[in-house]
Amino acid sequence: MMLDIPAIPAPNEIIARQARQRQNQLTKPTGSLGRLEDLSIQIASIQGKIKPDVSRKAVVVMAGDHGVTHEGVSAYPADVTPQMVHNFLTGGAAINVLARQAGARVSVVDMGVAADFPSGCGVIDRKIAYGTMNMASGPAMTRQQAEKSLKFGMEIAWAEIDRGLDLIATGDMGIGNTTPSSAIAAVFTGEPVSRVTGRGTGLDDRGWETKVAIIEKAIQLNQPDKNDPIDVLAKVGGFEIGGLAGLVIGAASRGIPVVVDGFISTAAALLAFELAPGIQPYLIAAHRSVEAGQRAMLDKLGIEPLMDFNMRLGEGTGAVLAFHIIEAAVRILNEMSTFESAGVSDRS
Ligand SMILES: Cc1cc2ncn([C@H]3O[C@H](COP(=O)(O)O)[C@@H](O)[C@H]3O)c2cc1C
Ligand SMILES: O=C(O)c1cccnc1
Repeated sequence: MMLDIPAIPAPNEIIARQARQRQNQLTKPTGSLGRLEDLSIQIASIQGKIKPDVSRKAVVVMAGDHGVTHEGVSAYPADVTPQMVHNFLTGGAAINVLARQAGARVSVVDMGVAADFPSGCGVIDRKIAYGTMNMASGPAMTRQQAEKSLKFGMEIAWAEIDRGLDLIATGDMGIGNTTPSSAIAAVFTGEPVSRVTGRGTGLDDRGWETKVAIIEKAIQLNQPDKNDPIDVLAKVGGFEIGGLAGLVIGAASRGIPVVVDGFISTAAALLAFELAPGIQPYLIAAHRSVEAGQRAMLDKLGIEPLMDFNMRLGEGTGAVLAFHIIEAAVRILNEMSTFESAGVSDRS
């Protein structure tokens, strides 16, 4: 299989200028709404509309299991992955609560969970395998599986867009997935593993040391080639991470802004960027994760998170929370009066 990376259109610069002009005519001191103004301009230029619309929102939660959990890299057992998928489908997880509040639909994708789900349960079945292989003893997956995960991700994005969509958020579920995310961060940023590895779901000091050693071993053993992002995904990645990278590329290729959640989603966005740098203007970083390794990846992507909420859950929770801020930004641009229409004096 040869993976086709679609062309990514550039956002509309003329609309960006017009939206900035409009922001400057609204009844407030120039620039006083700060990043809310920048966000509205970003959305306007992506949508090519001076009055953008973000009413149709979705979060795609991609799930996968990880062979590396056998090395003791997570505080929780791998069984939690399928159990949480069930929880997503019955509406009881944090992401369901936040998505209901934000008026966003939740799509749950099995990219490679090590359990079967009953047919008709609502999960979107794109299972590549029953979890990845253990990256501490060989590649996490084959190159073909890596390409498949990216392709599935793009197709999921396009299917979501066909259902009607203005804004998409990335979500992940997979016990152990902060381990491949840290490996991806180390490979692409060149930072030492210890600098980009955190405690995930809550490892103690000894657990953290094990995790760092396992990631170092996996990189040493597999020698991922940072100039070949598919090689990096195959050797030290995960099925849901590849799926989310594909989702980012698929959304950007059809002009849909992508709200990037926390650590795992940022690793997926970086992978997408390495494959298709044109996706960068489509990214909105939702929040600064507690996982320290996210910072180096955000720097590489050139994006700054909207919130710093001390969150470290994943599932798309931070991204869906950021929907409220994005909607606020768009409403300001669309609904505020201008100095002229409201009869307010502009600066002299
Ligand atoms: C109950 C529960 C719900 C979760 N929802 C997201 N995660 C998050 O934690 C996991 C990553 O952390 P680590 O690499 O340390 O395993 C992923 O599943 C991520 O989505 C959860 C974790 C747990 C335990
Ligand atoms: O930031 C995240 O997405 C995250 C951090 C720790 C564990 N799970 C998810």
